[in-house]
Amino acid sequence: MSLIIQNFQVGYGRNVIIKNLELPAITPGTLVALIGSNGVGKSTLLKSLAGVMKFKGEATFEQQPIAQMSQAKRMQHIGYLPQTLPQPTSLVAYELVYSACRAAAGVPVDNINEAIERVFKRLGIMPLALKKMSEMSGGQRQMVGLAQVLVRQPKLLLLDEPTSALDLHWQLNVLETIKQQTEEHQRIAFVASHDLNLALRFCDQVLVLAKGGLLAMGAPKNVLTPECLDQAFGITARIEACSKGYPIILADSASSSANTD
Ligand SMILES: Nc1ncnc2c1ncn2[C@@H]1O[C@H](COP(=O)(O)OP(=O)(O)OP(=O)(O)O)[C@@H](O)[C@H]1O
Repeated sequence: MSLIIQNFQVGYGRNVIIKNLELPAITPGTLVALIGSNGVGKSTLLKSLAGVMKFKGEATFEQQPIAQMSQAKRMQHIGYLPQTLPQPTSLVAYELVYSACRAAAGVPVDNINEAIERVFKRLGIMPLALKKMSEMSGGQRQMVGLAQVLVRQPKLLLLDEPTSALDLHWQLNVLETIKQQTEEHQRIAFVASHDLNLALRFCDQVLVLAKGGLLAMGAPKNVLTPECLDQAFGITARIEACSKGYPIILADSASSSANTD
């Protein structure tokens, strides 16, 4: 059930974004925070693992190369939430999530209503079920997008900034849901985020990308050092433990070594 990434390379034409990425095997039940500065390739990595973008090297999930999976198999096993919010169409939330179930064929037709109700209740968005997407706020559409992914119960979750449009209540709600689903159902989840403290509080592993590829990967307390944060983001920062024991990053200032072009 592990995810194996070895000798992995991806880019756009001649512009190689991630070179020779070698990760330790990622085992079921692991929530990975994917962090790094703007443009380092977080979305590119998630798109490649979702099978929507070609890559070189090995990316194998449950002993099957992702690049060789049929679209049906990918839809069944891999849940990808892109960075862009669902479109504000005239469909209501229920219809959108229903069509996601039908497209993936992972949920038997007789169980679709039950599956949709379960995910809407878990995410706390029952009041949105019959609301048109065009009449929702950005945050509400983001929650429906997440419901579209979670309803299929994929074993590998690839979530690109799933809380970017959400207020604090919904941010916590989403991370708690992802954490619970990852642990209870032994899934693997990647969550790309710029909210380092939110990601760190819930993640088991943190994968830090820098220009060209991997900067570090491991348990948050091992990986997130002031040096690593300076290299990754060009910031002077402290990592302190809060009264509940979570690591908290306090960014004091922008340093001169930003990892940008
Ligand atoms: N469709 C594309 N064609 C060509 N280059 C692209 C394309 N999409 C992204 N890029 C480039 O690939 C690099 C990585 O982009 P990506 O969106 O993966 O970064 P990111 O880490 O997700 O950034 P952000 O935090 O800003 O969302 C950037 O330099 C970007 O300019």
